[in-house]
Amino acid sequence: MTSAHTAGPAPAIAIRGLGKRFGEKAAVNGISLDVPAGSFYGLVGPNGAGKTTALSMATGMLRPDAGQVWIHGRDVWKDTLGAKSLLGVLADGVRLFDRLTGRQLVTYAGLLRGMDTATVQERTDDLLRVLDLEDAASKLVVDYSAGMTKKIALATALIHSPRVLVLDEPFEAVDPVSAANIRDILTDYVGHGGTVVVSSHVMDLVQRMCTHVAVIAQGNLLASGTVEEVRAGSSLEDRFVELVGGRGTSQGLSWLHTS
Ligand SMILES: Nc1ncnc2c1ncn2[C@@H]1O[C@H](COP(=O)(O)OP(=O)(O)OP(=O)(O)O)[C@@H](O)[C@H]1O
Repeated sequence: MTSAHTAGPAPAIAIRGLGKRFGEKAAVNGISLDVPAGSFYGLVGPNGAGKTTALSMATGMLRPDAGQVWIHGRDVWKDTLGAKSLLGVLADGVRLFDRLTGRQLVTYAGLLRGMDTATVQERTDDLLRVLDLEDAASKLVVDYSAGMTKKIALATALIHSPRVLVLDEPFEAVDPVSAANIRDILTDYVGHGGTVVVSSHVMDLVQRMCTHVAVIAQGNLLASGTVEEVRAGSSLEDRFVELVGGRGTSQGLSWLHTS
């Protein structure tokens, strides 16, 4: 590994100088970040901040213009298979094989990871149960609701018991009971040595659930560290608004007043 880490255990994810432009737009502007092994890391930022772009590059789905990423010391773009073998990814907006049933999709994900059929079957049953998808197991994924689709995609990220989970907005569109179940699964996973990165817009959730947080806006890293360090005595939401700005722009829509 040629990142800044030469001593001690490698971070679960090490990001150095990561950058991506889309035409004139710098979506991610030279971000460097360490995600410690065993941490529950929240990634927050306004719409269009570059979260999805950064996570896509960190997980080997989008080639960066600049920078490097290592997963437990394996270079994502030089040892892509090695790095990806350690990862479970819930990507935002990526098409699933939605002409499969939920059960088929999760089974397919497990078999693709080289797991034996009996283990895949056992884990698929477990995942369908805890994610409350048993009744929908034989339905085509194309006919799933948004929340059900999110949950079945999460199941495909978990089936091979990866060392690192990268989840882009895992709670979006998910009902409160399922969200609580997913939180329990992830907390238990971290408690037993896994590392989780989640992007989320729900500050309260990140504050309660995560050990660490990074705030990005306009492709730049504004703050990172433990949740306590970043919120610095405020709520994470207040600190986010302070860092990112943008409050008050909704004033001036007097035409929206109906009385
Ligand atoms: N394929 C693309 N082509 C052109 N521009 C893109 C592309 N993907 C992202 N962008 C732009 O890059 C910027 C960052 O987008 P990104 O999706 O990474 O933000 P985000 O933080 O995930 O936003 P959100 O919270 O709304 O999901 C935005 O300005 C977006 O319009």
